[in-house]
Amino acid sequence: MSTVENHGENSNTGILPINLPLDFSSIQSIPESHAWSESNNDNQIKNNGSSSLALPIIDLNDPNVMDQIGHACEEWGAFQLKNHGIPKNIIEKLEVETKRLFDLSKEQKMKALRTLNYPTGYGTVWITPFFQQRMWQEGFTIHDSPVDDAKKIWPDDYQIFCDAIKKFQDESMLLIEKLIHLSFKYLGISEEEKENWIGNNHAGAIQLNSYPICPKPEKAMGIVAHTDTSIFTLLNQSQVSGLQVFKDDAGWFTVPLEPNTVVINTGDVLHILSNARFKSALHRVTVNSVKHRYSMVYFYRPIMKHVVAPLVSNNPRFRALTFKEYVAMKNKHFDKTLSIISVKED
Ligand SMILES: C=C1C[C@]23C[C@@]1(O)CC[C@H]2[C@@]12CCC[C@@](C)(C(=O)O1)[C@H]2[C@@H]3C(=O)O
Ligand SMILES: O=C(O)CCC(=O)C(=O)O
Ligand SMILES: [Fe+2]
Repeated sequence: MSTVENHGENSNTGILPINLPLDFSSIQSIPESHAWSESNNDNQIKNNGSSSLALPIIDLNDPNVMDQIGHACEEWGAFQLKNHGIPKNIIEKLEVETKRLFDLSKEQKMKALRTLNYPTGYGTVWITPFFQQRMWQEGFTIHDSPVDDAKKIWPDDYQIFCDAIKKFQDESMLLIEKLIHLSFKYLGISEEEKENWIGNNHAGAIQLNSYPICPKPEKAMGIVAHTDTSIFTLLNQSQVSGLQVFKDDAGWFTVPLEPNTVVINTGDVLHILSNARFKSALHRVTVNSVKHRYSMVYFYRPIMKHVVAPLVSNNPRFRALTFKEYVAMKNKHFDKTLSIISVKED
């Protein structure tokens, strides 16, 4: 029997609502709605062979850490970071809670189903409507506090989950503020300006991702290629690899599992602030047929009213706009947004 079947769900007509993930617990084969064509899901990866190119691994305690971060952001828009200072037990507790959440029944998770208007809770990733095919993924999104959504799922037992989230949120925020400090210094941005982008002028969001075992991984997509709407994003890919980063002129690179490291990537906002000197990393997620994969992601973003514009050149490549306007444009134009706000050269 073919492992690609049509289960009567048509992602265009929306039999499976756009915000609702597939019930992966009852799936033995890939429905047509989740099968991607080879061209969308090219598995050509570059670091399986002899190539010496690899995503940088940076030690936060290295005396040259500022230059290393600057170069990595220019070349890749991403790096792996060791000696990052987030205690191991905080990451482990978050992994346990993430698994506890996604292991619940579909009915239980749907109690916190995110709606189309309000982006927190259980559901598909918000870029889902841009594609005909669905992704092999379920997510849980947290803006500010997880308490309201966690109470819907575990009315009497939400605190352990919320504590795990809060600790990861606080540690990630502090770490990213160090990275902002280093990267702004590298770019020659003043201390005063830096203060505009941290502390009360920032907002944090968390995305927990689950990528169940897939019967035909070469036909499926965990999360399709995208850039993040953040200043920096911090990611723990737990115990199973699957994240890939695109490098110009070289192709897709799988980010290997490195013990005790977190993955950091530059988002669209820092790409704009740096006047395109730093890349906004294009990345995607593949799935596999052996292990269920989970990831935990923290997005460091400006508050909505903050004005985003290049800080480093008198020849700006992007027009100024509020972060709220940027998010609204990305909701409409997705990967075209950066080019729409770019200033045309005469
Ligand atoms: C803070 C956010 C970034 C994000 C949109 C969100 O409001 C919450 C989820 C994030 C995520 C995770 C998966 C990929 C992504 C593009 C998506 O669809 O939802 C990102 C969003 C983003 O960075 O734009
Ligand atoms: O699961 C991963 O490794 C990446 C997830 C991701 O890119 C995201 O949540 O924005
Ligand atoms: Fe991402």
